[in-house]
Amino acid sequence: MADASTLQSVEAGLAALLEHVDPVPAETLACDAAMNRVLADDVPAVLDVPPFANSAMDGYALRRADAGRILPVSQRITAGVSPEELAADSCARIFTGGQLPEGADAVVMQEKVESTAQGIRFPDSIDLHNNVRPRGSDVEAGSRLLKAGMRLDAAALGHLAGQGITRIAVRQRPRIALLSTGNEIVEPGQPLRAGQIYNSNRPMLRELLESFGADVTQLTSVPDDAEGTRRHLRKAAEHADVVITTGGVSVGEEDHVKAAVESLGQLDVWRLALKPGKPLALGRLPDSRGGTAVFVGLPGNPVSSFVGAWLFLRPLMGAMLDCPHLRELPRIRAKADFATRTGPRRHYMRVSLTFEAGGIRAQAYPDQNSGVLSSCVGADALAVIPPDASIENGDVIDCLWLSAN
Ligand SMILES: Nc1nc2c(c(=O)[nH]1)N[C@H]1C(S)=C(S)[C@@H](COP(=O)(O)OP(=O)(O)OC[C@H]3O[C@@H](n4cnc5c(N)ncnc54)[C@H](O)[C@@H]3O)O[C@H]1N2
Ligand code: MOO
Repeated sequence: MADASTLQSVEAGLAALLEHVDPVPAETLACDAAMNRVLADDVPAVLDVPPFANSAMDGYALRRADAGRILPVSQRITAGVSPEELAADSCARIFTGGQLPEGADAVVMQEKVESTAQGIRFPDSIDLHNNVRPRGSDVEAGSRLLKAGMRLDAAALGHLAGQGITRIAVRQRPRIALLSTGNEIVEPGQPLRAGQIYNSNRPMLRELLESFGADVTQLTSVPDDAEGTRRHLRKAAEHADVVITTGGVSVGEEDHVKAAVESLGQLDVWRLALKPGKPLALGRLPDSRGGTAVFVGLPGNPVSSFVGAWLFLRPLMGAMLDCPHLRELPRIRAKADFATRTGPRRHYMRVSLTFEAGGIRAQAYPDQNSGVLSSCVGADALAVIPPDASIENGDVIDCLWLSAN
């Protein structure tokens, strides 16, 4: 039996997984279809934003040197029109977004002026560029608008539109084959016979993977037999960048995944010093064209699959998409609202976080066994509890923040 000293660390397992991974190629998409996609290249700004100096308020544009005077209104500037140069000894009625006329260098909001029979009376003191949004104050043409490796969010799509950009180069989504092993596993919608359970890993992992930027293109059920396991793995590697299995990686005679990977390709890592998820397996599977698919064998227990997905599949997608944000989970410190002792493996406890005036507190679901998926529902973080540790209520613990984005 493997004792903890012979198990590899999570860090070593992850390093081995990422060692042979290259970023996937880019594709060009309509911006409308690019939400959450990862930018393949830096995007340079082609325009100044705003493209012309304009007013931040509804009010009056003037020469600041005319502060304290009463000035007649010589023109009316609505948003979208090109104004004339501001005539001497006059002001211009201007609306928010209206282009500042040549000659004007300040805008006073309408609430701060007085309308008289002779014209508009301005306050005595007006700051230079008061309420003026200078050309290029948001974005300067030629600067970097967005950085390669960022995941496009709503604001970034707005920023692209502000440049008139309609198409953008993003990373293709890594193609994933998700294989569920286990004779006992049936799909929701099918009748459940004695000894069977529904497949909870499949929808959970599919959603997690898609949220990490992947495209889950194959969903396959694999029976517990050696030849069937090999056949399905071989087929999955033909069409996928990553082949993921659940179950069948432990030590029982019905666990065929590890042997199948060893015979078809290469098993780089098996068994890690983490709880849950010890029998996790990592390797590579060849395809018939001389390429290789990455292999990740997650343990069947749903909690082990959940934790394995966050610790290994998310950084894997980060490497394939060349996206630093996905490569590392943010860490947050919290006070434990529980007490626990760990054995020889590092424990990743599922916790929910509350943000209080006194600090952040972490509550753990009372049953942290690897078959108890209730412990993952609504979990905000994985509390990282070192091996052979004793945690008391109120101790500060390190957490990987799952709901940070
Ligand atoms: N003698 C030993 N037995 C076990 C060891 C060990 O070291 N020695 N390790 C245990 C640990 S830790 C884990 S984790 C599990 C992992 O085993 P497998 O990856 O081979 O998973 P299975 O045996 O196929 O399944 C485990 C458990 O999970 C249920 N399961 C599987 N797939 C799904 C699914 N898609 N949806 C819902 N539930 C699923 C399955 O029915 C089992 O109950 O091995 C321990 N045993
Ligand atoms: O390491 Mo296995 O995932 O619980 O209990």
